[in-house]
Amino acid sequence: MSTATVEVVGATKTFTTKNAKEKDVLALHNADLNIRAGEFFSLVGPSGCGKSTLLNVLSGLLDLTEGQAKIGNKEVCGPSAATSIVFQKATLLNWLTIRDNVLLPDKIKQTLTKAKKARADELLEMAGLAEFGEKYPRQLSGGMQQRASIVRALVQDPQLLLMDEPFSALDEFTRETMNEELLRLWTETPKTVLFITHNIAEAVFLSDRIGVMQPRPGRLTKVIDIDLPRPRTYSMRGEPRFHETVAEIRQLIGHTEDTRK
Ligand SMILES: Nc1ncnc2c1ncn2[C@@H]1O[C@H](COP(=O)(O)OP(=O)(O)OP(=O)(O)O)[C@@H](O)[C@H]1O
Repeated sequence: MSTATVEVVGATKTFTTKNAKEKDVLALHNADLNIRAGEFFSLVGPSGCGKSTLLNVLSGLLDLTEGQAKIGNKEVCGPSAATSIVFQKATLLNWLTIRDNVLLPDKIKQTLTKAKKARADELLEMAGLAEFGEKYPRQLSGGMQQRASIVRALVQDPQLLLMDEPFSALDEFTRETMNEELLRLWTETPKTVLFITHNIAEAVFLSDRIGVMQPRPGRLTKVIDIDLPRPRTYSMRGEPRFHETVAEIRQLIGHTEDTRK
């Protein structure tokens, strides 16, 4: 089991442009974020409020202009084994089988062991892909490909799993199935998760807490506790409490959008 806290303090990120006619972009300004070890935390907010920027800072792909980001007690200062990312697209290599795709990060890092191979097979099984290990990505549906990319991330046993709109390219039905499957995998392989989505119902269904962000400049304005029992089940989506929470968050995002006008 591998989990870690996340602590972001006073995060400011300015994207500077070389073109004198364009203004620099203040993507994040004085943003704070605290995630507990093992927590499922989602970020929601209008387009351009800095969600992906914050996630990319935690992945070590982007440096902060000011402020500090820590995973566990270590400051983030570049990509590390502490984090794995799942993007909107499955990013599998077409010429490798699903199993080889899942094992690729270890092959590249020369860290492939018998134990890692066994773990990959175990996770493929948990994700319902045991029979598809020798197939190629094109032979799998979009949802199955995305499950394979989640398995690839989990094989690395990261302390923090970063997910940037992982299900937004899927149809509604597949997306809801994937939500349940992700929660099942998360329960069986506990991880701290930072999940970005534009779908508020998805965030409410999955999360322990949700951070609402506001744009121009991007920062967290509110953190909401999701008071729904676990395990979460499909029928909870029909409960009044579920709808009330979705409406509360939608209103908060609406407010942040109104304040820009
Ligand atoms: N590499 C970059 N260079 C310049 N500006 C950037 C760069 N990356 C992001 N930005 C700007 O920073 C701001 C925040 O972008 P970011 O992608 O983090 O927002 P977001 O909340 O994830 O948006 P979305 O929900 O649309 O994905 C936006 O104004 C965006 O245009």
